[in-house]
Amino acid sequence: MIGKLNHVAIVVNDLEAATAVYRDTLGAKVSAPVDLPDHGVTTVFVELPNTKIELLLPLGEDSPIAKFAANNPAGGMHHLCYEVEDIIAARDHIIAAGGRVLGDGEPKIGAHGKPVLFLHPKDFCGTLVEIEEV
Ligand SMILES: CC[C@H](C(=O)O)C(=O)SCCNC(=O)CCNC(=O)[C@H](O)C(C)(C)COP(=O)(O)OP(=O)(O)OC[C@H]1O[C@@H](n2cnc3c(N)ncnc32)[C@H](O)[C@@H]1OP(=O)(O)O
Ligand SMILES: [Co+2]
Repeated sequence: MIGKLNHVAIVVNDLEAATAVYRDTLGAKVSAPVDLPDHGVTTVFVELPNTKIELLLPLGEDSPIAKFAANNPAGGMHHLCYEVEDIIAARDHIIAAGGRVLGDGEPKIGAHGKPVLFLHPKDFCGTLVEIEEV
């Protein structure tokens, strides 16, 4: 059911500094920052030949990553995003298999303009998983 690894997300507390690390120290192509107020984040994408790195900064009072950022002053790996062909079928399969979907279970539009859902880290090897319909 899950396909390609779409991105690996890293939460940071200084987006400019993190962007400079990937652009200047690691020589990667980086995007401009994009605010996603509906998701409580500002994102920068690092384009790699086989996947992307999503740098995330908390945005707004109710950011879902605020606590994670506060607990990880130097930054930290936050989630993995896998691609799926049919997010509703994937969601229903995951729920039937006992996995918990976060929020109200309805897909939201993510950073790439595609529907996404998040799965509870405790059900997926301690890893926050995002699925994105491509
Ligand atoms: C969609 C736009 C963009 C895209 O790619 O398109 C994005 O990816 S936006 C990304 C930001 N949005 C989200 O992450 C939405 C889903 N996340 C959440 O709802 C929260 O982050 C949540 C519920 C996973 C954790 O929230 P919070 O840290 O405030 O809650 P708790 O402290 O109660 O955590 C509960 C429990 O989970 C552990 N935890 C928290 N975050 C992670 C994580 N990233 N990976 C693994 N485990 C995590 C936390 O330590 C707690 O465990 P416990 O043993 O109870 O201490
Ligand atoms: Co993501």
